[in-house]
Amino acid sequence: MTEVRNEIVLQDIRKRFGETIALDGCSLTIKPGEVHAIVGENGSGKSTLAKILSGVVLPDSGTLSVFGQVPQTPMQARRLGVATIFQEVLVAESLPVVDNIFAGSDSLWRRSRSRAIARSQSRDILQRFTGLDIDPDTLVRNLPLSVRQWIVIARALVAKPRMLILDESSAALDLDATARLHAEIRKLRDDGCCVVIVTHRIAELIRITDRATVLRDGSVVGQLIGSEITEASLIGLMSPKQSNTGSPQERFAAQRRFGGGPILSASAVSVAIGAKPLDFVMSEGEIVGVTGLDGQGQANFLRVAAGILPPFAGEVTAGPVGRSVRVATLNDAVNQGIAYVSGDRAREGIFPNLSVLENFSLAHYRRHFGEFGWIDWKPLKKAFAVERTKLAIRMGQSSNRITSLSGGNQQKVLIGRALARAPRIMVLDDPARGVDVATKRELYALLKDFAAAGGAVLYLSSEIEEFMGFADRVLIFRDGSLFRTLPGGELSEHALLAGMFGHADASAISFELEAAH
Ligand SMILES: Nc1ncnc2c1ncn2[C@@H]1O[C@H](COP(=O)(O)OP(=O)(O)OP(=O)(O)O)[C@@H](O)[C@H]1O
Repeated sequence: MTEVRNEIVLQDIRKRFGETIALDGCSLTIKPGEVHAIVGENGSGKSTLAKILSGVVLPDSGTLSVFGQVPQTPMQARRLGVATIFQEVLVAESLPVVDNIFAGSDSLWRRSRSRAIARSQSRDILQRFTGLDIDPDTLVRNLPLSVRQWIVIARALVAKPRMLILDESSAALDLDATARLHAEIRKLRDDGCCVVIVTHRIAELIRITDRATVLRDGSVVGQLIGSEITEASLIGLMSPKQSNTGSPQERFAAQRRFGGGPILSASAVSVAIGAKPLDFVMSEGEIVGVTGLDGQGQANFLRVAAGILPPFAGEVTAGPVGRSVRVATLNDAVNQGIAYVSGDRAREGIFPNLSVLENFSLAHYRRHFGEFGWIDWKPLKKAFAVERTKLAIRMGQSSNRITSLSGGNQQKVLIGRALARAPRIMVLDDPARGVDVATKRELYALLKDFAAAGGAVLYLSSEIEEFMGFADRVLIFRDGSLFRTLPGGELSEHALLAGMFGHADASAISFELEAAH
């Protein structure tokens, strides 16, 4: 009995949404003092499980015990000590930092704490997490995604939870920040907290997890402990059909050839005030990776390359030598066949009130106006069917709202939307955020094919493992400027890290990546 009061036990939990079975007889025990990962392909039921544990969604059947009680509402779950950091970065944009961090604290607690204390605590906690001195009265809408993510994490941690659930919570964080998050998680675990992590970042998960439960089609198909948790064993359980294909590095190790003419150029471009101007030429057939610690100018560089943001200085041109055209606006970019995909889907991607098909079709409407200005849905539906199969998008009716899809599947719709425009240049800002590992591999393969057919890819990621065997070279940004370019043959975790931290000579320094377990 005492054990049950310390643990979380789910037995034969079932949950349906209309025709979709999200959880299909799921049984699981979560113990105190452990970091427990829930892994599975997009749409396998992980977020639904997290929502049931948080009292946000009620199961259709089965039994649930959270420290010996059954939460029926988010408030009840919070009172039991459950804090959840959901996949979407949920902040009130028009409120200041301090209100966002202390939102949801119960009224008794709120009264016992003065605003001055709350402000000073907000400042301290964000300083610890981000290394930045952030005024607690700053409106959240003025802060970048990574800081918003820390605000959500801070909100969960100030509640001193007995169970902390992180659903893709590191997806917006860079490598350095993720290590800081892991340090916080280890502290909680050592204090006896139950920590549940849902993530598709496998390399990261292996470093922090004590136990991993694998879901497939809403049921538990296996559990791994300690050193059993490896990429191969996780993938083997998640999607057995993928298991013998090796790691992305092995699978894509084969050298590719490229050598077409220039397709996208930047000349004397500055992407931030005071940044060193950079020159850059990307050729047909090339895949160029872009990375850096958070906020070093790399995301702006992508936006400039995609015509979304004008550069502070210099210009971007697309097309072959002698016939290149300036890319100064989004319209120029579209006309030059540049497609942009953002991993920040809530801000830059999806329209939550529209259906899956409408979200997919947005970029294509112009081409499919019928004789009387009606939209001709037939070719759009056909194009969607092609991308849906290619990207294995898991969903119900295409007329359902996009928000009824799991996070990873929403992201796939955005990638499909860009691919269906048959672009010549793909500019992708962390496109695989929240996408499962099997689909990530498919995405790399698709982009390789796209490049082999003469396209060019500019690919930003903070998950440096993604570049190995995939990118032909990687641009590393620091302090708003291009710091270093690493050729494909020199790519290693060590060299990338060294560049990200501002060391030109990787051999001169050593890095301790977090030790596993
Ligand atoms: N509110 C909802 N309405 C309709 N269907 C839903 C709803 N919530 C979840 N689903 C469906 O239930 C299934 C499981 O979704 P869930 O979000 O739990 O998956 P997941 O494993 O977390 O996926 P991801 O890795 O992409 O985040 C999916 O097919 C999803 O479309």
